[in-house]
Amino acid sequence: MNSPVIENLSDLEKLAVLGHGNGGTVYKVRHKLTMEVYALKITRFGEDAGCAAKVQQQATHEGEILKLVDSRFVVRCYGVLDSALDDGGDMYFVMEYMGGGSLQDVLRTRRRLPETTISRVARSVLEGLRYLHGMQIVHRDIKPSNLLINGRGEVKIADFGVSRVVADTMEECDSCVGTCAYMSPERVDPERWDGDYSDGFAGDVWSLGVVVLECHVGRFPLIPPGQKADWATLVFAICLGEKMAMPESASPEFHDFVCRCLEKDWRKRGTVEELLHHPFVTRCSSGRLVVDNAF
Ligand SMILES: Nc1ncnc2c1ncn2[C@@H]1O[C@H](COP(=O)(O)OP(=O)(O)OP(=O)(O)O)[C@@H](O)[C@H]1O
Repeated sequence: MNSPVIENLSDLEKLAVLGHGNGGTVYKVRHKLTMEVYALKITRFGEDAGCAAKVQQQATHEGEILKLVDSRFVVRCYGVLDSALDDGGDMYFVMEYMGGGSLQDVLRTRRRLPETTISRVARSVLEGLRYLHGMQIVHRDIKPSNLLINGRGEVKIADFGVSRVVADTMEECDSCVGTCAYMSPERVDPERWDGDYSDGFAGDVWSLGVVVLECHVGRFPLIPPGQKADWATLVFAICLGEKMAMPESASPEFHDFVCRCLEKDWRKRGTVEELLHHPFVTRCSSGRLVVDNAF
């Protein structure tokens, strides 16, 4: 689809609520003139002035990055409507509509996915990361709810709320941003794992490793079932835990792929380029993305 410019909220008609996130609500909308369907993400700035400023800064940052991105492995943004910013109001992102929902939705209903499907998910995410990293963008929040599926079963990376352009200066609380369950050891405990020297790209690979393993195991894989996923438990599991919930039925290729992603030392971890050539990824059929019975 060519990139239409959407400048007015009044051009859009709300059709349904697609979901809620930490920052706001996502609606299915239709452009009144073209009848094209989009997802409209509304980020609210909240009552608390300090918090609102932070969310506003994050949303503005998300908008700036989104406008630069044009890849078939990354959810497109067709407009950022920020006219309400002066009033400290909401911010609107007009996004490509991904009718298949998120990978999290798929895992909720199917629990486990076959390796062929996981392999295709991994490949799409790696292609998306190759594109983003090539633009010096670290995503920093790769997780199942940020991997969206369109009507053709294609998986794309979404949500740049906490990503950053590498050249940007890091904020003081930088290592706390994002979803800690999928965070790499060097982000969770930079002192122990030399995180201050990492450019962040390897952190996205770690997160992909957790997602891939979760798709096979059918639950968050770094802590035993039934254990509460509080901060301390997660930090221990991510930074020190030796045992991975590797399923017995996993193929040697899957096993090796996950181990390359979940290497605790970011300097030794697999790179996006290396993993795109990994047998677990190359064995999935070429050309098409994720199109099988799973989605
Ligand atoms: N472009 C889109 N097309 C279709 N559905 C979408 C789209 N973007 C988001 N959604 C749906 O809306 C839900 C909320 O998305 P949102 O990005 O606000 O939060 P999240 O990623 O789920 O959580 P968090 O705020 O913690 O990152 C998603 O889980 C997904 O189901």
